[in-house]
Amino acid sequence: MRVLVVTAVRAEADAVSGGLSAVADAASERRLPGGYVLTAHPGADVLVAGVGSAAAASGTATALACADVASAPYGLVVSAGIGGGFQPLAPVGSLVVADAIVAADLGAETPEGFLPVDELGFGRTVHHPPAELTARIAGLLDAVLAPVLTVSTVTGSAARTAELAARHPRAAAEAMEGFGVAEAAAAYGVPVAEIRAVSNTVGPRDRSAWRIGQALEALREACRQLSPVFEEST
Ligand SMILES: O=C(O)c1cccc(C(=O)CC[C@H]2O[C@@H](n3cnc4c(=O)[nH]cnc43)[C@H](O)[C@@H]2O)c1
Repeated sequence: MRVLVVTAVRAEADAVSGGLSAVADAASERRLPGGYVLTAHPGADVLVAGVGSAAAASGTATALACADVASAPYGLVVSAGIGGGFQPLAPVGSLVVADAIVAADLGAETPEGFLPVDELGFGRTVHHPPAELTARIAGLLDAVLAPVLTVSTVTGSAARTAELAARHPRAAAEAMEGFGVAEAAAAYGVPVAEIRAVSNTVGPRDRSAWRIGQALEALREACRQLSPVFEEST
């Protein structure tokens, strides 16, 4: 079955497509309902869904619904893009494969601290990708295998960094879409994975230190290495 790779923006989708096309260049682009752009490669389709968890969930669900209607369901959904790396676990330019996809700010603030929605008695805040697959992908890419946090606001202070690290001591990266992609995949009963190429460190905001080009190149190279794995599951 095919793989659906969900990105936030066109630059990420182009990096993913560039990696997949390095071994097979027969790509074709079409628009889904809602205007989402989907590019087909052998073994994998690449979607641009927008920035943030809500956009990611909406775009992913649209692609999964279209695939179901066409009786061509996906076997795996991958949230892929750039992200912030927690130091020293994930330096700029490195890759992180999620062993847990965590909604880090979905909950309630209380005088005693943050309470995730599952502790409030509803919803969930963690999705677990298939362990064997993620270990294999991380090994292949020489990536850090660790939780990736989904946040609504890019972390930009030492205090927020410390708070997130205290709540999620194993987290290696944060981004803004993984949990939304995972929620949509779960609704359709499809396994999910998340891969982040680190463009910046999580910490006090320093826009001049972002290395988006370097991260996109790492993402492209990761997808080149993964394309046989994606094609395997076709
Ligand atoms: O602060 C800025 O000036 C700025 C400049 C360019 C892009 C941004 C973003 O917020 C991009 C968000 C986009 O990229 C992912 N991303 C990358 N690094 C992080 C991060 O440290 N924390 C959260 N998300 C990050 C995210 O998944 C979005 O798709 C800001």
